[in-house]
Amino acid sequence: MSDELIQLAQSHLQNIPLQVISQGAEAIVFTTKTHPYLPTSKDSHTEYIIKYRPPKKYRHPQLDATLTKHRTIAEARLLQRLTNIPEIQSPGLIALDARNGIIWMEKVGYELIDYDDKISSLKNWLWRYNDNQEKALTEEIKIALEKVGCMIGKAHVNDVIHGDLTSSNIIITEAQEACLIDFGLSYQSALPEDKGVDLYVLDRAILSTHPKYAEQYNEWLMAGYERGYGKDKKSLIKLKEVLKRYEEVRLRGRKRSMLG
Ligand SMILES: Nc1ncnc2c1ncn2[C@@H]1O[C@H](COP(=O)(O)OP(=O)(O)OP(=O)(O)O)[C@@H](O)[C@H]1O
Repeated sequence: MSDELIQLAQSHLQNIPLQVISQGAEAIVFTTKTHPYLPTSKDSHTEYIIKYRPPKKYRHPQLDATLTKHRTIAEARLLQRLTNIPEIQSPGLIALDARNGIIWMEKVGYELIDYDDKISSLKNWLWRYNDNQEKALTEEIKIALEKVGCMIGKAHVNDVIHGDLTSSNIIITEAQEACLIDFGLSYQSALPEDKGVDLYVLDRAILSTHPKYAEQYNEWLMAGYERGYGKDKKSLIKLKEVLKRYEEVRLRGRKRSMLG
């Protein structure tokens, strides 16, 4: 099945060498050294990401084509919008083929040489130290998590809801800055409830992926988040409203899990 989908992607991207790096429910993600418009120098190490949403056979073909096109455009539009908000790091949009569900973007992050050359997602970056409490709770980790939280705060100030805040969708760059990826479920909203739910998704993701240190990690993330909101009176009022909603969502979640 996946070979078939890779061939389909290749048919839309002829003569472009593709290497699969991930296959999720929604998309196949490739790396390539080829830029759609610029010449490729033989010794260039620059890589790009191609995210391909293949047709879903379980959907009506016409509906599927419309959904794929809309989701691809929505993600690309958001990536483009984020390039105008310097406080939120995200991959730059390079090219778009909405009809075929293809987005070409910058590759962010690096390979963790001390962790099987895996990509420097926050998940992998933190997991390197999972078995070593001393290393898992250093000042370096605290600073990085505060930066991540701060950037999410900036996204919310700009009414950008990520929609899938997991530690796999946050990349740590070589300069130890945070960068967000995967805007497939993202949308614009000024509602504190939507921001509260976004924070709750992150809280749960940290708890399930980094259970040993989740309490401390979430505390550092939230300290950064509050900083990201700014200190003026208006921002503090908005922040208070979001935090109130976040607490309410957490409480609802706790009640649900107690009721089974
Ligand atoms: N711009 C990027 N730079 C570096 N790596 C990326 C980039 N975009 C995606 N990836 C890699 O590909 C993986 C899958 O990408 P993404 O989350 O956007 O696709 P997805 O189909 O929504 O995935 P899933 O269904 O697993 O959430 C990411 O976890 C990351 O490892």
